[in-house]
Formats: sequence, C-alpha cells, structure tokens
Amino acid sequence: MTNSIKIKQISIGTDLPKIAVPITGTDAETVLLQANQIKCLNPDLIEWRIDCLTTMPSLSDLLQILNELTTLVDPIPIICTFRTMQEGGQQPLSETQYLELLNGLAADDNVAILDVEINHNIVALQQVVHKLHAHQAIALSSFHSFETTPEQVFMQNTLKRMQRIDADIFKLAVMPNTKMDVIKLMEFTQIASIRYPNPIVTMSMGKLGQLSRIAGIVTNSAITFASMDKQSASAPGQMHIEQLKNIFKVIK
Ligand SMILES: O=C1C[C@@](O)(C(=O)O)C[C@@H](O)[C@@H]1O
Repeated sequence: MTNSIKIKQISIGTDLPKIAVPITGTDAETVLLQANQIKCLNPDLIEWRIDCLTTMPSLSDLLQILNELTTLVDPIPIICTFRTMQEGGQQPLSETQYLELLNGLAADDNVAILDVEINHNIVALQQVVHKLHAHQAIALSSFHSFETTPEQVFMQNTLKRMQRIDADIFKLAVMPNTKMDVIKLMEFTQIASIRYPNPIVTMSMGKLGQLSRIAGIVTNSAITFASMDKQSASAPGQMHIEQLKNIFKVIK
C-alpha cells in the first residue's frame, strides 16, 4: 500500500493534506498576475482552471501560457484543469474538443498534473493517462456532483473506473444536502484510502461541507483546495489559504 505520490518536492498523500490554490483568471494577463500573488502565499500546489478563460486560445498559445506559468511559480507543481460545464465548469467544449485538449496537454512536458474527468470515453481516457505516464506526469481523475452526495455504491464504482484508466490520484467533489452527507463522505474517504493504493481526494462542497476540507488528517484526503480571495475561489466552501494554514497549525 503506497498511498503517496511524489511530484517535484511535494509528496501527495503523506503528512498534512497538500493545499492547492486555483488560478481563475479570465485572460492570460490575469492568469499570470494571480499566479504571482498565489506564489507569495506559498501553497503546495497551484491549479490552473483553464475553463475560466473567456476565450479559449489555440493549443499552442495555451501551452505558451503554461510554459510562462511553470517558470513563474517554479518549483510549485501546477494542476492543469479544464472543467467541463457538465461538472461545474465555465466554458462549453464538445466531447471531441475536450479529449483533443487533454491529449494536447498530456503530451506537453510542462504538464506536471492533469485533471482527467472520469465521465468520458474510457478508452480515450486510458490513452490520455498513458501519454501522461510516458513523461512521468500525474493523472488526477475527477468526478463532481454539484447537486447531491451520491450513494456509496456509485462513488465506489466511480473510483473503480478511475482505477481502470490507471489514474494516479482519485478525486470526488460532491454537494451535501444534510449533515449526514458530510459525515458519510468523510467515512467513505477513510475506507477508500485503505482500500486503494492511490491518494484519494474528496471534498463536501458549500458551507455545510467545510469540515471535510480540514479533515484530511483523519479522513486521509490528500489534497484540499483553498482560495487566495473570495472572488477567485473555484468552488463553494473553499476557505482562504491563510485560514486553512492556521487551522492546520492547531490540529496537526
Ligand atoms: O475538483 C476540484 C475541487 C473543487 O471543486 C473544490 O470543491 O474545491 C475546486 C476545483 O477547482 C477543483 O478542480
């Protein structure tokens, strides 16, 4: 049982949950500006939410921005994420375009970690993961539900699908409707972290789910997302990175 993955100087799945802060800029200039500000806050990881760009650049322009970003925030690893609208993203992209984008990103050496949504063609996703592994990059497979916390069986099957595509890290972001939903997700996470050799990342979104974002020490959720300010949060319930760091100082 490994449960941890090393990328640059960061070990995901050991010690405290690693803190990831999203860049949600709507154009290249703002993306680089936010990256600079986030770097000063010293997160473990930075997520670039590519879908937040108002105009989708060509692949070569996108890779050029990523190249600048990588140099700017070095040595902090970047998670590249295009969140589709079906899973709460900002930008419409057809299925073909999404898979083309993942393939383009997966082949680029600057991509350290790529978010791979699990609800797409499994063979196509396997190819993307294969490409990532060819240059030692990490596949972080994800599932989002902004309405409910799905049944345990559904979440188990989702993790199994992530295993089938050979993803390295498995992430579930779900919405609680009751306090029990938050507790159930945290219990599910703890059990899954024992069952799977991969780091598991979960969050119960919204105000009600905030406890899950600080509970990784107990649940073994390996990454937690925090924001640099309210406007740039990428999901409901994210705390400010300084708040989260202070809480970790108290409870670790
Ligand atoms: O998948 C996730 C988790 C997240 O939705 C959250 O709830 O913090 C935030 C997203 O930016 C990220 O891609």
